[in-house]
Amino acid sequence: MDDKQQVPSGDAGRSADAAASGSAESNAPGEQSASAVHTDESSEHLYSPPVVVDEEALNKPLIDEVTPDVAQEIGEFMQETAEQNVEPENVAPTSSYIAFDNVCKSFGDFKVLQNVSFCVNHGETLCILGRSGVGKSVSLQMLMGFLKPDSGSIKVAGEEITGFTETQMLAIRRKVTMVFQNGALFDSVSVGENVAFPLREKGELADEQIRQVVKGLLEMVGVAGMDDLLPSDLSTGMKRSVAIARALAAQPEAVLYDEPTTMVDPLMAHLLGDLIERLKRQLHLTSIVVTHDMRFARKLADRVLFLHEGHARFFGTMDELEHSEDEVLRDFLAMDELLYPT
Ligand SMILES: Nc1ncnc2c1ncn2[C@@H]1O[C@H](COP(=O)(O)OP(=O)(O)OP(=O)(O)O)[C@@H](O)[C@H]1O
Repeated sequence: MDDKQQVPSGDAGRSADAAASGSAESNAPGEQSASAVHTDESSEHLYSPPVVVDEEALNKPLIDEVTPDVAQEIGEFMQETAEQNVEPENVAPTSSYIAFDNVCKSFGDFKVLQNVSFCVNHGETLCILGRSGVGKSVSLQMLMGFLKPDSGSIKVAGEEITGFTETQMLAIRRKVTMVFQNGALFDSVSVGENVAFPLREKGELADEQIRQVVKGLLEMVGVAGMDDLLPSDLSTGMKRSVAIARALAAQPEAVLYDEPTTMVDPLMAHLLGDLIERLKRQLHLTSIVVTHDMRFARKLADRVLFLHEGHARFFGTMDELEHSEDEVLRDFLAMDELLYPT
């Protein structure tokens, strides 16, 4: 097994940070082609369809999407978020923002995760892949402190959270927010009030400022003018966009996305992918994206974690994944190609 491509699940002596430095050839965040539009057409890739990257669209400031009446307020708000988040190039390469180190989790006799290690650097996007039931969502829930590991260490926002109390976790959840599959919106209040919730909780802005920030956020994520609707009036994709707006209202350092493209049409999936990438680039957000969608992962991932039968079968770049000789990975990629031919 190529040590650089795969983090052996039983590799108890190897820390996630060491795993990070072991993958030093990974794409550094933001280290992508400067060309306006490029396609990755490397003929060596086993199952790699061309990934169209429209650099111009991805670098277009999100603030360009908002109407002039709210541009100043939301502009300052977004600027604050960007400045609070450390730019990836100013962080030591081995300093991870999120890390699992030999994490184990069982439910009864069922070992969901066994000695799983991985890490996510500041400003990086990690995509977690794997078949159904391998512990992808459980991993996110442990990062948020909703579930505790049986053993091992978990670092979030640079802090060891394993022994954290609920009160300590609340402080972590102000920095790291999660976008749930169903949006997890409050059903009984309007879309606008859902997005306003973190702003009201913080208590730093006046009502008119909150109104403007909410309007601006909804315009940026592509659901302009839906402030007064109820969540039940929205499609699944729209709910996810609103959930992203609500996450941004908390001015996070990191966002964890659980299956953002499940049950949305390809166009919506494309828009959500662009949005996640633009947020990463423009707000220096650290991100984890749990997905079944290989195209989505190809578009977003700086690094990939592949979970299989309780183990971290692979941790490395998408390029390394696609060149892997591991039969399990090759089967997964072949199955994806069969189900979603390019
Ligand atoms: N709170 C819980 N109590 C008991 N079992 C649980 C709990 N949460 C998750 N599980 C089990 O852990 C396993 C992993 O669940 P998880 O939701 O992480 O899967 P997943 O990889 O996200 O899969 P999917 O892609 O289908 O959502 C599943 O068998 C699930 O039933």
